[in-house]
Amino acid sequence: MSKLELLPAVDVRDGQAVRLVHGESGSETSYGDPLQAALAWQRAGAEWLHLVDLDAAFGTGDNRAQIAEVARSMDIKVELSGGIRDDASLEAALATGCKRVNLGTAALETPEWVAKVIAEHGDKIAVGLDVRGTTLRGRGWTRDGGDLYETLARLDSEGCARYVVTDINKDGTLQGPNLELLRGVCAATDRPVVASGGVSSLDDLRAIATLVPEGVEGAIVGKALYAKAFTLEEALEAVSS
Ligand SMILES: O=C(O)c1ccccc1N[C@@H]1O[C@H](COP(=O)(O)O)[C@@H](O)[C@H]1O
Repeated sequence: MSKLELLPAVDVRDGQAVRLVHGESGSETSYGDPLQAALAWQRAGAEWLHLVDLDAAFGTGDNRAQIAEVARSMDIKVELSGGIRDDASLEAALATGCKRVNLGTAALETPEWVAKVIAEHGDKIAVGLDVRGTTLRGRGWTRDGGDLYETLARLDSEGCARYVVTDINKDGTLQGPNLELLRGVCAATDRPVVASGGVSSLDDLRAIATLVPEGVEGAIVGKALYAKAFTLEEALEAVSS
């Protein structure tokens, strides 16, 4: 059985590494310089960095130059999210040398474009399925964007390689992951799933790791690391077997 991949998160708002609660604008706790945060996760042994431009996701500007600098400074694999919604933003994201990008709003609002870029870029494209219940949310998680399972079926049929599944109700809350949601998505697709939202403890990571045989490939860890609930070294050790 392969091990669960861990993706420590660096979410950037107004030039700072932050964590939000339920993805709500204004709920930020700041954790300083994004590059230093990313380098710290790399030094601690991360194989992946989950890097998000929150301003681009919310439509309150962007941190594109800074995000590109962080991505280019990493020796590890980087996935980029936030505001990647057209050819220009996709080209800029891929030009950073990132391993893949996550599309959110675009998958809900411009499905033809998303089908086109999936066909062009294959597994460099993942789709972020950000859900409340089973309703997808876009535009900084402020607007409903359709049914999770209908959208998943469409994206599967278009060849989407991977999904990043976030339970918005859990995100940034340290209340534990939504294992039922992850099981449901894994049952509905044969594509790998990256879990996001709610991780609070090493036991949460071990619980997500039990879903590897069902299709969960990785877990994004944010607040728990910044709040020092455990270290990244401990987390990597917890999911190493
Ligand atoms: O990660 C967050 O906390 C977050 C909060 C609010 C909105 C988006 C968030 N992150 C990720 O950004 C992309 C969506 O961006 P877009 O819709 O494509 O512009 C998605 O991966 C979210 O998980």
